Amino acid sequence: MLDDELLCAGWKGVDPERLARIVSELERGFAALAGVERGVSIFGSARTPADHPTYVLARETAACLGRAGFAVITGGGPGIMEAANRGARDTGALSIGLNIDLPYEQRLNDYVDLGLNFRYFFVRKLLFVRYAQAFVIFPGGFGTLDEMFEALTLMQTGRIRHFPLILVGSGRWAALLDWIRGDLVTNGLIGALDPDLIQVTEDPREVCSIVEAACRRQQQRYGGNGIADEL
Ligand SMILES: C/C(=C\CNc1ncnc2c1ncn2[C@@H]1O[C@H](COP(=O)(O)O)[C@@H](O)[C@H]1O)CO
Repeated sequence: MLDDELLCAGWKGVDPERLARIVSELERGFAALAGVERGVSIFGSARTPADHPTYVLARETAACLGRAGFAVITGGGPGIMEAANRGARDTGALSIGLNIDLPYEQRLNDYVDLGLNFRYFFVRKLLFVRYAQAFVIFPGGFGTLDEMFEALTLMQTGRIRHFPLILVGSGRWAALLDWIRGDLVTNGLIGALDPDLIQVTEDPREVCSIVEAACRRQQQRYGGNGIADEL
């Protein structure tokens, strides 16, 4: 037996229930989202209140994507997630919430039409990528930054191709972008062209046209959404 077969057999032996839960979450997610052909995952702070200008901008952006025929996929929680689901609902687009079970009370926001709950962050994160053509990101904290850098890593390593990653709210991202260009590029920690994976705008219509152009490229080159088989 090879080392990895031994390791795998041993692991299944000690943790079969966890493995079954993970597989079951994946199956449920794939089954529920199988019909989503055009989607955009929108990330952003769980703490942005409904009267904040960024909430309004997220709602408008999701509405614009909804009118262009995209399903909107979020974490299904409050703040920017709610704004994006609300914008999708405004236009009759499919509004999807992939919620995470947290130790404190956590429910889907009122604007989700197709909602799923997950125990595992990584299963949910796979679905954010698998059923999307693009990522649109509003200012946020650790959760948002985690989702953004995971997407960038997949782009940088070629696991997803021609996926736009659009940061909305240029003023709020300036310091991070300066650090990426100034420190990471200057010290050779990322390639000189890697910052070009990120686009920035304030304009919901520009978000839409970037996403639509990228979808056309994905379709022409890969006949789908540009996700490599390895993902
Ligand atoms: C902290 C609060 C609610 C937490 N509820 C969440 N529900 C669903 N998804 C969440 C939640 N918190 C974080 N996420 C995911 O991370 C991103 C936002 O994280 P951030 O740290 O606020 O930037 C978001 O895109 C979700 O996918 C307040 O009541």
